[in-house]
Amino acid sequence: MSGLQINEPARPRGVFNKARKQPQSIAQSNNVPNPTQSCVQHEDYNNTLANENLYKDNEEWFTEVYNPPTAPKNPERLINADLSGTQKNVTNYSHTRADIAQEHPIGKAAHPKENENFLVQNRAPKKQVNDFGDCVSASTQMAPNTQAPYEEERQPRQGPRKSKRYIPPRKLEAELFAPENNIEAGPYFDENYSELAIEITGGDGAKLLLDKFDDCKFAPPIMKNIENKKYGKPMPIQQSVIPIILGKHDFDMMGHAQTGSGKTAAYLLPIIDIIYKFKLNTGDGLNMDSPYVLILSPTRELANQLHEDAMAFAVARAGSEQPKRNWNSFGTPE
Ligand SMILES: Nc1ncnc2c1ncn2[C@@H]1O[C@H](COP(=O)(O)OP(=O)(O)OP(=O)(O)O)[C@@H](O)[C@H]1O
Repeated sequence: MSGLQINEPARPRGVFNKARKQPQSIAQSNNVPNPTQSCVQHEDYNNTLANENLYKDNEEWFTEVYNPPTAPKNPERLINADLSGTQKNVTNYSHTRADIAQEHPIGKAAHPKENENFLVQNRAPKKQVNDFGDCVSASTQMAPNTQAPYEEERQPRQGPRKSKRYIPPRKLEAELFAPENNIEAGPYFDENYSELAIEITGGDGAKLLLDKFDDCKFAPPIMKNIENKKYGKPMPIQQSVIPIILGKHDFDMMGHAQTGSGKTAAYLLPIIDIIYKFKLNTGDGLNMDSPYVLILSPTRELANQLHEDAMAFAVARAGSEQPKRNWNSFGTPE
């Protein structure tokens, strides 16, 4: 047999590592003018599993294939060139034609350098487990001078994205403030947190502290939501941060307070208030494609919690009284 093609009649298409119950990678042939013909596609993983019983009688064959003669140079980049027929099965661990040729005489014979159309293509399912226990993801490799055929073969993705974007569900006011949510003031707020010392450094030197939420002049729906959240008086971090954000000063602000001491409301409330009034003042002239604010959080759980809080502060009952137009940035009607 001149070219090394997969022609083993008894062997099912697709290669299966019996010990690990994992399908293995690809097989190669050579002297093929078209790269699409030069690779033997791996069976779909599910099909391979479904055909598992076909492998039962081939234990010896599998043992040969998956006991490689030499340790791989790059075990994490595993590509199997499975050669059959008169030659024994060989597992090749290289990922370029040059590597394959150098590491295995059979590989060299199978992939002479003058074969311009050689293509190593790995179409294994998402994950492979090689004989060394590494997990490697499928990848596609090719010789450097095969750019054009490779590009031809690559097809743009059809259909929708596979990864799903998570969009938290919208909630109505009744859901956000439902009795079963047990909404109550943060624990120990009155006894401990409200007496904490506040330190403000930098900025313009102003040290305005709010005594009560009424002083914020938040829009009526926001005040209503604060009430629904059972917030009595602003916590120290809120007392100091809210005026700074509402003042829209020309400097950045960093707030720092103990966990559970009301930081979330300290920035969400003034931000939502500013957006609310901005929307009222600008009417239809909004760019609906752009976000008004970007809040980053280190975990999805915290992001969900922030989203929930933001919805609760921002929700306005349908038909609720619309605030008057032309509020200034600090909430004072002009
Ligand atoms: N002024 C307030 N009065 C009463 N309860 C409040 C007040 N501000 C916030 N809370 C409540 O206190 C609890 C803790 O607040 P929050 O989660 O905002 O604190 P945090 O400092 O952001 O916490 P973390 O550091 O864990 O993110 C929440 O249930 C919140 O609704």
